[in-house]
Amino acid sequence: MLKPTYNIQPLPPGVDFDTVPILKALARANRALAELKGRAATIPNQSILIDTLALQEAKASSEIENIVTTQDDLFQADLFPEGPGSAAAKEVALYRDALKLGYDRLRETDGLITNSTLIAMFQLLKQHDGGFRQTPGTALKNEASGEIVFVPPQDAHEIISLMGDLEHYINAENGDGLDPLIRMALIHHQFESIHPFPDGNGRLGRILNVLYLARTGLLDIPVLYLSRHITQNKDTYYRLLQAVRAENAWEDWVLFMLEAVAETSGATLRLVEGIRQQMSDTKAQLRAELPKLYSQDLLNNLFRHPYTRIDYVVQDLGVSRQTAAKYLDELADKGFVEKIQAGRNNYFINAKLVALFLDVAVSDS
Ligand SMILES: Nc1ncnc2c1ncn2[C@@H]1O[C@H](COP(=O)(O)OP(=O)(O)OP(=O)(O)O)[C@@H](O)[C@H]1O
Repeated sequence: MLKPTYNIQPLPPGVDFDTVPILKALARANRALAELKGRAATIPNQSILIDTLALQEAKASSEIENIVTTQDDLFQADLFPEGPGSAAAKEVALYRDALKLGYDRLRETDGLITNSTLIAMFQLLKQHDGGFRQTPGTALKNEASGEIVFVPPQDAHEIISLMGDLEHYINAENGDGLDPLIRMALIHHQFESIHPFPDGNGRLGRILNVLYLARTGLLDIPVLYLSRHITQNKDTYYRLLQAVRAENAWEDWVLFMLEAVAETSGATLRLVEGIRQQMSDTKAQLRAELPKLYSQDLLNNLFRHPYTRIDYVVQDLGVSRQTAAKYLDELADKGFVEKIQAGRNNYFINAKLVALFLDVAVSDS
């Protein structure tokens, strides 16, 4: 039987986090995050932001697992969930659904992040009935050499007990005096060390980060996603996860996560500002060029679904298919959307919005 390579200790670790580098990094990360929170609040319809950014996060997070999809595949899978689509895009869509489920549960439970929520997200992500690992045999290997780098707890009872402690730490009302961003970094590390599920631990641990930010009020809605930063610094991420276990290097780990928050907040701020600006420009243009068509619901539709279709307009506006088709054709004629003819499955792309996602992803890399 595999022998665990790390003796997981309860949080918080007995380490002094009041060091100059951490205090500086905390100030920077908290400032960037507060700016993002403020800007996100200026978007008129918050659910648009949640939907569009969750899909972008799903794409970035799944890339760490080598599930790579193009924006086009992604939006098409979202548009025609019943269609053949690529397997990767479907898995990405499941990640997005798991994230939204976690956020819904957070709101329903007045801010709790429970193990039952984590298990429900796992079941949705992996389309699986199971829960925490029951059988031994899990070990993390170096992708290139195949050598075992880390053996998490093997015993099912120990996993349940460690996850019980973690659930308690996450939801404790009286904090331990640490800044919530430091706690987020500790929680992510602990979750990855326990490695409670047979699969999907990386992705679920990344969702846990944003849920925790929403739980602690650092964000009102889940819009800050660290996955792109983690993919771009994957080797450092793995090395530092491991260095905590080997050398108790908590400070370096926390600094890495704070840097991820500061950097990612900046990129997300640009995206949110871009969306806000585009919505306001499109609104003015629609009112001027297609005043009879303009409605806030139509505008929201074009931004909630960067690729839209007649059915979505029917649903969102409560109009007939014929009217929805006429609206979309007029929008295409005036250049608000690009019409893609695909037989009975015509669809319409908000090309400027899609370009914005690409731009921010590129300038961020
Ligand atoms: N020493 C380590 N080396 C690599 N990953 C580690 C290590 N320790 C913990 N991990 C975590 O394990 C995760 C991978 O676990 P798992 O394969 O269950 O998750 P996944 O979501 O399917 O994968 P991925 O994170 O690659 O998307 C990594 O993302 C990382 O957070």
